[in-house]
Amino acid sequence: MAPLKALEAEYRILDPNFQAFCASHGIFSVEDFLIHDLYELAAFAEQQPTSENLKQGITQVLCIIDTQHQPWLNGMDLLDDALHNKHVLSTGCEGIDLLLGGGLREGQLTELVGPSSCGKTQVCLLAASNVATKHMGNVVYLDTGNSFSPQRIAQFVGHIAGHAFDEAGNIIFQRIMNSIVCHSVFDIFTMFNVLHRLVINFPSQLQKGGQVRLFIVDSISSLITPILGNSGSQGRALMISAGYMLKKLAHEHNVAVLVTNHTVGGERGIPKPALGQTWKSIPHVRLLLSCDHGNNVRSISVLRHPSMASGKAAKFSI
Ligand SMILES: Nc1ncnc2c1ncn2[C@@H]1O[C@H](COP(=O)(O)OP(=O)(O)OP(=O)(O)O)[C@@H](O)[C@H]1O
Repeated sequence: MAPLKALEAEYRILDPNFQAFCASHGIFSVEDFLIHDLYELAAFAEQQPTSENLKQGITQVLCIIDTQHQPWLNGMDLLDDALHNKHVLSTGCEGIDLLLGGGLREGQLTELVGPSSCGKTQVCLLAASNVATKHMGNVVYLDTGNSFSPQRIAQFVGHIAGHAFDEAGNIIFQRIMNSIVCHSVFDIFTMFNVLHRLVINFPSQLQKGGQVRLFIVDSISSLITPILGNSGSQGRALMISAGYMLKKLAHEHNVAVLVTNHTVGGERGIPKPALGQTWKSIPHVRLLLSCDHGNNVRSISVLRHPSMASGKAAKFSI
């Protein structure tokens, strides 16, 4: 949040006199207000010759703080929001949809965990194709490892539509393909940039040709693992910020967010999700994907879900 000095141009009442009064109490920014006893501050203001102006200044800063945080929502508001704004998007994969009670939920961050080559990218490409074809929604796809395949998307779209596209249908095919936007992103800072641009421009830019309904990061672990290294708390802080921004995007814009995460060897060689304990609590839904390389059958099970028992599993093939 801004230093008080930076707000003076917009809010005249936060003049140098007010700033000096705040500075004498160790308050230099809007953030500093949050950790101060404001009743005590108001009492000090009362004793000053310019008490009226100072009290107006305090009220002004509280108004600024009010506009920064989300409004409080009671249970009824949340239920209403869930029923009217947070729809379920089918992934195009029957097994996953059945397991999740319909598919990916808007407003939630869903994480797909699995070892290399188990099919995480295939599920992402299928979900993108299905949302663009069946739900007529836009999809933003962050590809971190050059694994996005437009040919595979085209194959899925043809399969979902149930037919090859003739000349007349070509316009529909082009609309579907155009509604999936892929960004190559190789570091977390570029992802922050994309998210920032998306959130800032959301209402005008992204709803023009249909709302963005699905946001995919394949894979989140390859963006986060390099910053964890030995950098300790700084890397973890960036990881938390990434999770926070993805969840903010999901909640405030009613988008389903799907990220992938690889596995690493855990105790007794049993694979476990990478990114560790700090990340564990960030996704709303965690799914573990595995595959038997002898055939095309994949298994998926629930590791974490807000309204479902862990361990529930299904099998599917793509
Ligand atoms: N065009 C295709 N048609 C059918 N199956 C495919 C096709 N392309 C890839 N696959 C299957 O998908 C598997 C690779 O899956 P995918 O790339 O989704 O794995 P991943 O879990 O994302 O792996 P990584 O973590 O290494 O990126 C291949 O082993 C192959 O069986």
